[in-house]
Amino acid sequence: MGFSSFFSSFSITSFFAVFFLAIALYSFGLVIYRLYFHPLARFPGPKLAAATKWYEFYFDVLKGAGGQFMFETDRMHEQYGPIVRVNPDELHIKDPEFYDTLYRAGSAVRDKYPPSCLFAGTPLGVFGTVKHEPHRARKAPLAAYFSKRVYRTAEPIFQSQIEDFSDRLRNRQISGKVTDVRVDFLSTATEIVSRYAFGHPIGLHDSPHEAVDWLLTVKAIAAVSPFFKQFPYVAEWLLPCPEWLVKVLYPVFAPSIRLHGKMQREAVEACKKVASDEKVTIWDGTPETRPQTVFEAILQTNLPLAEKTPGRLDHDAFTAIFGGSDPAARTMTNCTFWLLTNPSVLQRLQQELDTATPDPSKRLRVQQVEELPYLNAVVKESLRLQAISTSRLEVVCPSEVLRYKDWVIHPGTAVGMSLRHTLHDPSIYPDPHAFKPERWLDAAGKIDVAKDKYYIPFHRGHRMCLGYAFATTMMLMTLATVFRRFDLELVDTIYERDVKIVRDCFIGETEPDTKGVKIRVLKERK
Ligand code: HEM
Repeated sequence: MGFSSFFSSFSITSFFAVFFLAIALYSFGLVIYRLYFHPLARFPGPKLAAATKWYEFYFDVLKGAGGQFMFETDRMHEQYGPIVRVNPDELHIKDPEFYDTLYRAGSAVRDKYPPSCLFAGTPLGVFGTVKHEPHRARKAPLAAYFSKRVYRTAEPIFQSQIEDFSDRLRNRQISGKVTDVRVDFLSTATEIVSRYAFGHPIGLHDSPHEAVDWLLTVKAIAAVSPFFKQFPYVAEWLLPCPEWLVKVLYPVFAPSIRLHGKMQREAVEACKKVASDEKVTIWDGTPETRPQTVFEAILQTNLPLAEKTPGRLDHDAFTAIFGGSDPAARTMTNCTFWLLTNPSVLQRLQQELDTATPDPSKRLRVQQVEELPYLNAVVKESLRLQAISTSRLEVVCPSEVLRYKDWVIHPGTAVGMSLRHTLHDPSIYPDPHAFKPERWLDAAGKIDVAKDKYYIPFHRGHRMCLGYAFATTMMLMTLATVFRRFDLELVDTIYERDVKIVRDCFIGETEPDTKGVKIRVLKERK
């Protein structure tokens, strides 16, 4: 039989039969490999999770409103112990004592596990960089730009935006209007980050409509995260598409495209401005010569030109505006809920604020709020209790062998840990789901720094949040001003619906039908 007659005798049905048989054989072989011959085969965990990633897909994308795999990993730990193989390629460890080993800083080399950072569609930015060395090079100028020494020079930005927020609360007291306080905290945090990092307002304070729209954008970006974690490269493919096409293909992703477009335009302008300067000075990291924008902070480095394209700058700007505003806004929103549902804590906080600032109309200084122990304890406790980053924060040690108890973890294995397992561990924080700021104080009523060993809401190691000090200052100043100046009341807010984290969207999210944390301003305090 000739070659062509062999193929002509092959019907289309037989072709598909062979094709599907090949796929079935390949899948069968892959499952056998993963269960019996894979380097992780001897680790405990459900066989189905070890056999296929569709197990995780089911929990994170199909079950309920999505983002449910975090609860399944909790169940796995209950059944199998502190180390579990949660999917074919990944281990998860629940043991606060191992945190500093896995996320060791200094000379330790840690890559990121690609799905845990590429889902955001920002592979050229600090957050999305997989490999250790380029990550360090990219992080250095941003870490300097967001360091306390440098942003202290921008104290008036913090003060003026908080003053705007305060004026809005004053107007609400007159009108009696009930509002979702997350919108206010989000627009305040976004305005502060935008004015500091981009050198201009973003316009949310002047337009209530835009502020609500921004909250919807933030929620939409979070909602698509579980899907993109399963298919991390799809975000990257979709980003260059025009917004109208994405609206047709995957409408929930359209707000991300719009935000990237905005950041790209900002980046192009910054590149033009820096290019038009006759002599570009390299920033020496001192506060006195602080670059006006985060773009300039990157452009005025010795990084190669390929690191200074608008496309690359957009990826860091996207993280700064999104990551810099929403987690802080959520923390302040939830803190408001906990304060208003714990009157004795609120009373102690207001006593401290009244003593420190007898005249409530005076603007607070950064140094002043940093020195108030109970206020600092309230913010720490809010960050601990909400443990907002629900991601498994997976890293890969490319060349180091890790040892956990009797287990040897070979180089190249993805290993993750979850912040909440430490922040809610009852042996470290007794009664871990109660709001108790006192737990951060020593016998003299000062912040007890010895208790920072397990304080990890901003993560640890090479990948620790670079905006942790900036965010803490922003929260201290905003909350101190609000609770010094106003008496607030909660309205129609239910913990289970409006505060409790029930979905892992990288950041923990509430029920999709949340009505927000709603408040009424009762009176101005004297
Ligand atoms: C309450 C507020 C905040 C919380 C709880 C928070 C938490 C975190 C956590 C847990 C990470 C680690 C993520 C990972 O490794 O996958 C992270 C990373 C990051 N955060 Fe924040 N963050 C906050 C505010 C901010 C602010 C204000 C900025 C900047 C304006 C910022 C910028 C970043 C960046 C750029 C990264 C990536 C760092 C890296 O990969 O090396 N964050 N943040």
